[in-house]
Amino acid sequence: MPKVLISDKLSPAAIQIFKDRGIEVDVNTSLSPDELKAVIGQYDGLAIRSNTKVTAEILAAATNLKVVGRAGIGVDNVDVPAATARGIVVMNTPFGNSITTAEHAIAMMFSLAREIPQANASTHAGKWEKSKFMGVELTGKVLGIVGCGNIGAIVADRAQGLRMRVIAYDPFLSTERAKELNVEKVELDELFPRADFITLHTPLTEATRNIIDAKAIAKMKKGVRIINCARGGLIVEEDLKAAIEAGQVAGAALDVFKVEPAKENLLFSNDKVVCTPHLGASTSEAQENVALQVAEQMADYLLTGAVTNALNIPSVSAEDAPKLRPYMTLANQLGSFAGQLTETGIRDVKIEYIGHVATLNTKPLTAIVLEGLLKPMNETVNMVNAPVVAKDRNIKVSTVKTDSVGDYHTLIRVTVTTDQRERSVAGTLFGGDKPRLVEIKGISIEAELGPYMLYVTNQDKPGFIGALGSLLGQNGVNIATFHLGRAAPGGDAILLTQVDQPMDASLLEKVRALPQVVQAKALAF
Ligand SMILES: NC(=O)c1ccc[n+]([C@@H]2O[C@H](COP(=O)([O-])OP(=O)(O)OC[C@H]3O[C@@H](n4cnc5c(N)ncnc54)[C@H](O)[C@@H]3O)[C@@H](O)[C@H]2O)c1
Ligand SMILES: O=C(O)[C@H](O)COP(=O)(O)O
Repeated sequence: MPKVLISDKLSPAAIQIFKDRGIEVDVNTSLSPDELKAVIGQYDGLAIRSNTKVTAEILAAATNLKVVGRAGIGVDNVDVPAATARGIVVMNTPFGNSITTAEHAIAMMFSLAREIPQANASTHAGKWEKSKFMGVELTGKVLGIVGCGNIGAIVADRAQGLRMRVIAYDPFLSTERAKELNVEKVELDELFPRADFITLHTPLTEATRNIIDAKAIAKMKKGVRIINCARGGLIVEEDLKAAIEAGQVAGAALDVFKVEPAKENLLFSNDKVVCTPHLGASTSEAQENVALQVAEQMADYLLTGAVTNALNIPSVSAEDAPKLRPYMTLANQLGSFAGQLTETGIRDVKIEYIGHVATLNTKPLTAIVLEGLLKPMNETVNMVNAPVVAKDRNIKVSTVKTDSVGDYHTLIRVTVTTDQRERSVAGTLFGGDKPRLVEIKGISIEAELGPYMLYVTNQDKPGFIGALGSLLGQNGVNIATFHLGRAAPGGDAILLTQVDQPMDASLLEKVRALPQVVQAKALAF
């Protein structure tokens, strides 16, 4: 039974889902990094929010971990490349808290415009400072959105409802999408001087880190108000403080900080700054959504292999998973067959998807071909890290999809080019779900792969089959299935036989010593 650790505060809905799906679940939201490192080895899954830092060091200790599930959006607290290298899937819930976060950004904008938090504190203190708090209207003002993805788009919609004019900077926003959202797509240098309010909604990446610094602020309209409900690292806090003190920025509303939890910050106690403790996603609706989603996604992956919203592996929907399952077995067998026969450096892998399989989502199949291919060289490879391992080894991977069918209505062919030769192997599904090898090095054959296989290439000459059968029999090895193929009578031939016991090295040597044998190899599947 898989075991999951929940290490951040999640709605209890998640615990129930794991239990209902037969997954053992522990909850511990107060682990220090060292404590997490000490226990993580026991778990197949780790469910988190933004508090748990899933570092390379933690992942190195996570010897059984298969999936990290982020109940939320930002995964900057997870070392995704390190997880990928270890074959661990990282998934998030990209939509579950977007409305809630967009609403928080709008609430922050109102707070800034009317100084509501400051007026609230003053009124509670019995001061009745009616003349101190003079706000600004939002109607007719220009809102500049930096990062117009899921949350930015919702903010744009709500702001238009408030009769604001919305401009957006997002290098990945298409002109069509901008039109659909009714926002004006602009460059950052145009957004800065035009916007009365600027709201940030990008992920924290190397391109967005410190996007709001002294230089950027200098280009802004005097009296601009800045809202950040994305990530603290987007703003250089020292520069913002200086700009507020100089009057260039009229106010800032911050839900996120460079260092969190932010118990101290240079912007605290400045009366032009409104702060919340990373509450963007904190509504009961959003927390229910993300907890349910992450638990379902993690359970699906751990129990069925279905992948949804993963950041480091192609998604396989629950609907597609059963259709792909027999092809996954076939793809893995083809990759593994080629990998076990490969003794020198691989330069190039070509995967052809022909007929029915070409109509499916083949990305996971490519990943699993590579897993099978690379496994003999690297025990820790799996379908998550296989593409990275291939890239690290300078292996060129290409895929070709062809709708038109030949002898088989569906076929996958894997061609591996090494420093010395090119070798291809192809397979199909019989009866829709039974993997069969149907071609090796261009020679037709029809073979089912079992746990122990003997693969022989030989010259097609009389006496070979009898000699091999006798040899295996004399050594107590029972033949389960026997498959032959040849290029032409008397030419190159291949034999693939399933045996009931593993072939030991000395018996393999005896097979190699038979007069017609060119190559003999024991394979395991
Ligand atoms: N405060 C919170 O509690 C809270 C809650 C949810 C999300 N977030 C943060 O909000 C961020 C945005 O969430 P989302 O769901 O809208 O993500 P998203 O991926 O849907 O949108 C992000 C947008 O940023 C754009 N972008 C990327 N690089 C950019 C750049 N250099 N300049 C401008 N735009 C760029 C992308 O093209 C994309 O459209 C998340 O990454 C997360 O860090 C915070
Ligand atoms: O990226 C997110 O989803 C938000 O930052 C929310 O984070 P939280 O789940 O830790 O509140």
